[in-house]
Amino acid sequence: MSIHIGAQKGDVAETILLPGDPLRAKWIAETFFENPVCFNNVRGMLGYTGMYQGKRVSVMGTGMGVPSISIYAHELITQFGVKNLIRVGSAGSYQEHIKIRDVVLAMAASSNSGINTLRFGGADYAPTASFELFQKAVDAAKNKNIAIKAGNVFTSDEFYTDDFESYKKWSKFGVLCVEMETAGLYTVAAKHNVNALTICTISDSLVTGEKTTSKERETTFKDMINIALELA
Ligand SMILES: Nc1nc(Cl)c2ncn([C@@H]3O[C@H](CO)[C@@H](O)[C@H]3O)c2n1
Repeated sequence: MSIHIGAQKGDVAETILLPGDPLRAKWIAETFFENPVCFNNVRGMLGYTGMYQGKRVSVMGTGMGVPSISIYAHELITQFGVKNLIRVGSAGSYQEHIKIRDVVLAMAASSNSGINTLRFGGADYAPTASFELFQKAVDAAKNKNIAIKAGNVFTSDEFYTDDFESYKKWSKFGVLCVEMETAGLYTVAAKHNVNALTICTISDSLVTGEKTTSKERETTFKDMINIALELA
């Protein structure tokens, strides 16, 4: 039992999928796992462990933002022995060629979060994906004939920004999309020498203003989950 996860050591698999929304974790467990068992409902942050094609795997919500995912990642790694943390989430496109429903692998994460600025005394730390998980994800996507894109993503501390045009600077420097967790996840994983990867599905575009419906989010989400589960 940790402060925020009401489970026993051994209840969580070495590989865990991490959607932001706990109800998405429930949907993944019920849709893809054999014999899913719920190991956490503290604060409603549902977590499940089950079998997928003979492999033991877990899934748990993280909430939104760097502070929330950092708490869960820290406890999953240090108190439940998780070695592979795979964020599966939605993101907003910053590029014309990054379309709604595209699947994007985060090679690295830029951020406006102050956590690493404080931690590294103003020097720029570069939160980076696990090469092992990244390579496996690229291979899995190829084997499944799922198109993917990969690059730098932006982890923002805000969803409702005062300066809507601010994304254009990040876009000019090649950032593919915006979300709110990856920089935190990659930093905590690196601190504890374990593997992390973010796989995003583009749910909206700041370039075109397009948004997917919640139904579209659910169906397009499957490609991302099918790739993530191959990493177990
Ligand atoms: N800032 C921000 N902006 C856009 Cl356009 C987003 N599209 C999806 N997300 C993700 O979805 C949640 C916000 O709806 C966050 O967890 C974030 O990671 C986004 N977060």
